[in-house]
Parts: sequence; structure tokens; C-alpha cells
Amino acid sequence: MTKPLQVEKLTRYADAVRKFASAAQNRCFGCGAANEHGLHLEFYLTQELHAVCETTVGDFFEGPKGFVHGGIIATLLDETMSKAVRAHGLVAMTRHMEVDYQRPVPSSEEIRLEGRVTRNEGRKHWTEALILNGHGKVLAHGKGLFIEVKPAPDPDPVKDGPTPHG
Ligand SMILES: CCCCCCCC(=O)SCCNC(=O)CCNC(=O)[C@H](O)C(C)(C)COP(=O)(O)OP(=O)(O)OC[C@H]1O[C@@H](n2cnc3c(N)ncnc32)[C@H](O)[C@@H]1OP(=O)(O)O
Repeated sequence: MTKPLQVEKLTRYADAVRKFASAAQNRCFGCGAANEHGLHLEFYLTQELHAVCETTVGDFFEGPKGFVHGGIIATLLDETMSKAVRAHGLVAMTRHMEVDYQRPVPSSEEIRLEGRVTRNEGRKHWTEALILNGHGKVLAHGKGLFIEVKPAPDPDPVKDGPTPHG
């Protein structure tokens, strides 16, 4: 089992992490500012290019009462792994992923997402991600295989950054 990263409150590590860039028109359900129904996840990168996010998922995404729906848990892990891949300058899509639902993930409480790339082989990039509660306990663990794809043309690279997705 992967150990959580030794990065505590992001505010304490303001110099060590930088915010992940995201274009204003990004409609991604996970991280897009332009999607009013989305999760609005804001990611930071550690110096090792691991993706980290602290967030609270609202009760409108519940499955069991008080806990996040399993599909949303998979989304959180997928998005976190995707950001870890993107942190290496790669544009890739999820080809395969698996989720180990270890403990229920509470809604309306702060949780922490951590993701990283574990192996690369040509276009193939293997990843993993964790969801942790406020005490650092691992609640869910995901593993993924991402395959590089050609990036979509950017409508306005000067104004909006490197990819519409961020
Ligand atoms: C653009 C950034 C958006 C980021 C959004 C956040 C992440 C997401 O949610 S993406 C949305 C969900 N994902 C999708 O919809 C993807 C749908 N799938 C696809 O479009 C395609 O399968 C795609 C593009 C990922 C890969 O297709 P393709 O280029 O044909 O690759 P394919 O030949 O199937 O596989 C590539 C390699 O992976 C290997 N491979 C495929 N599956 C597996 C597996 N489960 N385990 C191990 N290896 C595998 C293949 O054998 C192949 O190996 P090699 O190159 O050595 O022969």
C-alpha cells in the first residue's frame, strides 16, 4: 500500500507547491471552472510533480447517507491521476482504472486527493491515487493506465493556456 505523501496543509507549503493551471472555459466535470455542475477540484503540484487537492464534496453527490457516491469516488481518483500525468506535460486519457474502496468517503467534510505517475512505457503511463480523510487515513485507492493522445487544437493558446482541459 502506498504511503500518503508527506505534504501537510497546502498553506504551510506555499513555496513548495504551485497551482495547476486551468483555462477559464474548461468544462471538465472534475476540474472545470466553467461547469456549474462540476466538482471544481483545484490541484496543486508538489516538487516531485505529484498532484494534490484538498476539497469537500457536497451532499448532492451522496450515495449512502453522509457518504460520497462510489461513482464520484472513482471520478475523484481518475481526475487526480489524470492531473499527475498532465503534470509531466503529457496529454493522455484513461484506458483502464481500478478502485479499492477501503472506507466510506464522507460528504461535506474536507478530504485530500493525491496522485502520481508510477511507471512509463512509450505512450503508456501507469498511475495511482489516494483519497484521505482529515486525519490522513486512506479511504480509497486507485490505479490507472493512461494512454497519450494527440491534444485537441487550442482555440486561443495565448489567452487560455496550453490545453482547454488544463
Ligand atoms: C485530453 C485529456 C482529458 C483528461 C480527462 C480526465 C481523464 C478521463 O476521464 S478521460 C475519459 C475516459 N477515458 C476515455 O474515454 C478513453 C476511451 N478510450 C480510448 O479512446 C482509447 O482506448 C485510448 C485513446 C485511451 C487508447 O486507444 P489506442 O491509442 O487505440 O490505444 P490501444 O492500442 O488500445 O492501447 C495502447 C497500448 O496500451 C495497451 N493496453 C491497453 N489496455 C491495457 C490494459 N488494460 N493493461 C495493459 N496494457 C493495456 C495496449 O496493449 C497497447 O500497448 P502497445 O502500444 O504496447 O501495443
